[in-house]
Amino acid sequence: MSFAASRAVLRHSQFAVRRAAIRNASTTSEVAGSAKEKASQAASKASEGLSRVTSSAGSAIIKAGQFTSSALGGIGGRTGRLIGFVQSMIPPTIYYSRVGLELGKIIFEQRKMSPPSLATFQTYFQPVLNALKHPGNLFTQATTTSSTLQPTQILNRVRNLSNAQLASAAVITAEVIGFFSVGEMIAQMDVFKLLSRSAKHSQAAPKQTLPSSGEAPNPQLFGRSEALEAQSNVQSTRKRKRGQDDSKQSVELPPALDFFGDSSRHKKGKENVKDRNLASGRSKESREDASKLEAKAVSEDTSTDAASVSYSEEECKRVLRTHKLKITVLEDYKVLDQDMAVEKKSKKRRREEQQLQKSASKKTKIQLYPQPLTSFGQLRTRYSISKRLVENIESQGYTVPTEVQLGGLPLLLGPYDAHIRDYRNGENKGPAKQAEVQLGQQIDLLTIAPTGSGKTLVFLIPVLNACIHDMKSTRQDDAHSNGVHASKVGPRAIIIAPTKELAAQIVNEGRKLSQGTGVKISLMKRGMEVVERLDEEASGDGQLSHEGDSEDDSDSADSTTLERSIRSAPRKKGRAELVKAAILVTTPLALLNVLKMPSGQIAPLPTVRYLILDEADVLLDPLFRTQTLSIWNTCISPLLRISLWSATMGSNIEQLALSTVNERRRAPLIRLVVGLKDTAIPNVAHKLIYAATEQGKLLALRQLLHPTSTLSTDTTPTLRPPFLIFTQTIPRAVALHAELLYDIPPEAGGSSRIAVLHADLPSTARDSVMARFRRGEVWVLITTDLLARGVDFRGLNGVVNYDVPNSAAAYVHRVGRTGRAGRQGGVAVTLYTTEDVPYIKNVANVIRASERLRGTEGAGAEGAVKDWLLDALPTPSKRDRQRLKKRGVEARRPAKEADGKQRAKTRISTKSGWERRVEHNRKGAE
Ligand SMILES: Nc1ncnc2c1ncn2[C@@H]1O[C@H](COP(=O)(O)OP(=O)(O)OP(=O)(O)O)[C@@H](O)[C@H]1O
Repeated sequence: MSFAASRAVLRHSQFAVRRAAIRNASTTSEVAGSAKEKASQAASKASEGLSRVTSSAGSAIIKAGQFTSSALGGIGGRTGRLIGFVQSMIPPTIYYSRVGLELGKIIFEQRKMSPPSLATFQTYFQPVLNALKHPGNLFTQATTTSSTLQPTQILNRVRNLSNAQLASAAVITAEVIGFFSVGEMIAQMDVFKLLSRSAKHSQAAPKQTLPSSGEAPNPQLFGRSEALEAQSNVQSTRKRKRGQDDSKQSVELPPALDFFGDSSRHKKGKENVKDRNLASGRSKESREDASKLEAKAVSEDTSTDAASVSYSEEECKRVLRTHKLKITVLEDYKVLDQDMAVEKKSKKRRREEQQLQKSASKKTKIQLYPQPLTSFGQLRTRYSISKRLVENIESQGYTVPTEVQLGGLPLLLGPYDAHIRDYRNGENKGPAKQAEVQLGQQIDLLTIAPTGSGKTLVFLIPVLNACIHDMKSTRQDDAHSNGVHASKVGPRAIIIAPTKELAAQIVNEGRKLSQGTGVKISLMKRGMEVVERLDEEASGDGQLSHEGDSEDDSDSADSTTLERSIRSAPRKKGRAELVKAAILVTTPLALLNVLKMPSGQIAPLPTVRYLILDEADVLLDPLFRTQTLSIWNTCISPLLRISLWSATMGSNIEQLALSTVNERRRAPLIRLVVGLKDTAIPNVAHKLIYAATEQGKLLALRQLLHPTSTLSTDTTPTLRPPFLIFTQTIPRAVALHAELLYDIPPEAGGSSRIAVLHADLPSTARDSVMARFRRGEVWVLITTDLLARGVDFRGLNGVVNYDVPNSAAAYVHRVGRTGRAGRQGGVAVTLYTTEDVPYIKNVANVIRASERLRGTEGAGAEGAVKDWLLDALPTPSKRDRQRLKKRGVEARRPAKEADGKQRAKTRISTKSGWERRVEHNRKGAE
């Protein structure tokens, strides 16, 4: 009796659990992979088999049990009791195995519990089915024939239940409730996710992630396609310890680079760190222990790294080429004594010599093959970087160095052994000329690397490390001298960026890396004092700037003398406190404003040893050129090292940098190029859309905002928020913002989801919009080229060029706001009208080059620029390009500068703001 009832209730509960499972299905996003499928098949087969056994054999077993029971009923004593016990255990055994099986099915078949077969269903529910078919019978039965269905009879039967029967009913009820609870718990726990952790993700149900957001499994852009090719080389090339015989060791690339090899050792190290973190995170009070453990893990990790290994020239070359790195010494450089001799020569003579050098440098190309940095652990073991700094790098989640980090950090952190090959007139003359070059910290560097490739880290790490060392040695000096901290006399490093937003971002990154090191990094703000000035100087004498020049020109003498004279100088009352930061990040104008003395001269910066120009091509462009060069010249320390960084660099800017460096003639200028120069990153999908008119552009943008309204057969990914919209001018950004304000439905946040950011906004408003966009509160941000460079929004899914960019470089930078650190899936849409046709070929060429890198080139299904389009577009002349760069598309210039006809074209909308508001309010009222 109890067994039959259990089964019936169990069948009911199957439906209930299944419903619960469906309800909770949304909580389980991950599905099991092939391993789980196999397990599921096995489980369902076993289940089917056992189901059959239990359902068909169940009744037989019971009958047999009853028969055996009556047959054996007469047996008494111990044997009889044993038989009785076994007999009583049969139904619960069948019942519990059934429960276990159903649970197994829930787990392994992802809650797809099979409903009972029709036959089984009929067995249990036939009376109910009959009653439903013929409800009249039920009534007749109840009132006339069947006495058992009469309420009084049912009540009597319940009253007459024995204690044992009541107990067994209670047990069954409890079991059923328990079974429900287990089902619910499984649904809530997301057991499948736990079980499928080690399994591959199912191909059938790909995980939906927003493009360009989330984790970047590998921040590198290049090298993966060549990995297979390199694999064959791995067999033949070898990793070599210094002084070791080449022929004895087979090559084993470090795990970070070894995309195709066994990286279990490295992974294990990382997992150790993670596990320890997890363990340590369990108790709050053990946080301190956790950091100690982590530090230990990092040091363990670095100690097991291939950090002490040096690679042969061939291996260095292979790694650098695989990652598309090219390092060139831009000219032959001279030692300091010769420099000084040059300086004494007349200006004319010097110019002639420079001309000669320029033509000679064209013919001479010296290629460098430094030891690549294949893991961040090598920073410590190979370059003795501050331990805390390395820990901070790792705690930011950086594990694999990007290409620019792989090549740039060794150049800046040396000294190291570089393999140099001398190519004269492009010919390889004989065997490689190997030389031990003590570079590192002794070079000036010009780096051209793709957007989002992590250049910030490359210039911050060496500078931070130098400041940490400086600080340590100054502390030791102070202990013996007058106790004045070096950073109090002026900054050690200055980083210049073209916009306040980028400068603030660099400070933010720097602060994360410098945590716990004691090095201060500050953003230049109005009212700050950067250098201590003497009273006479403040009154306009400008003595100090000449003092530096008149000093003996030996390397360290003048800067230290200057520092000493500044320290002892009387400080004028009422002046702002000196900036205490060792690293100062600024825009050119902000710094110059502070440095300008009443006489109009610029105060010198004798303490600055590192000058970093981020987005150097724009800083040396006519707009900022004078300001940037003034700051460069005011850094008078002979120890000054300069580095220039950008994703794009015209040859004229490169030449300007070279000649400015040459004037100082202290160190060789080395150029590091990653990938193809001036090309957009390959992991962004481009769309070039002809919209004919301004109205057409607005329509097209609205279709992008509401992609469901389009019946597109386009295979490229659709644009999804958050994204940036670029316009040519501030008034157009403001107008477009007003136009789109009501385009996002109120249910989705309405006008609060869309914002505008431009240079005319007050500083606090700019900061607030940036913060809201970074937090994800703003989905669509309309802006000008203010945000085109350097700014890093990790989860940005797309970029819309509402107005075409004014140069190919501007396109590269704008679209580079998405797809950062190797993330895939960003979309870049460019809308163009008939006015843009004369200039659009520049953009089309960049798209074509980027697609070539990506492998979706040409008239094929996915290429954004078809061959016929490229052929049809006119090539803009040099003059046109220059005019475009300077003024943008004429038709879109502010209305006051344009004539009456153009005026209509400059407007984004044909309706006034007032009309739009009325329309919106009316819609709201409906
Ligand atoms: N090794 C790394 N691993 C993972 N992410 C990294 C790594 N290095 C840098 N990043 C991340 O990559 C992103 C882009 O870095 P960064 O802003 O320095 O790029 P960039 O080369 O300066 O770009 P742009 O040319 O646009 O200024 C940042 O979010 C940074 O945190």
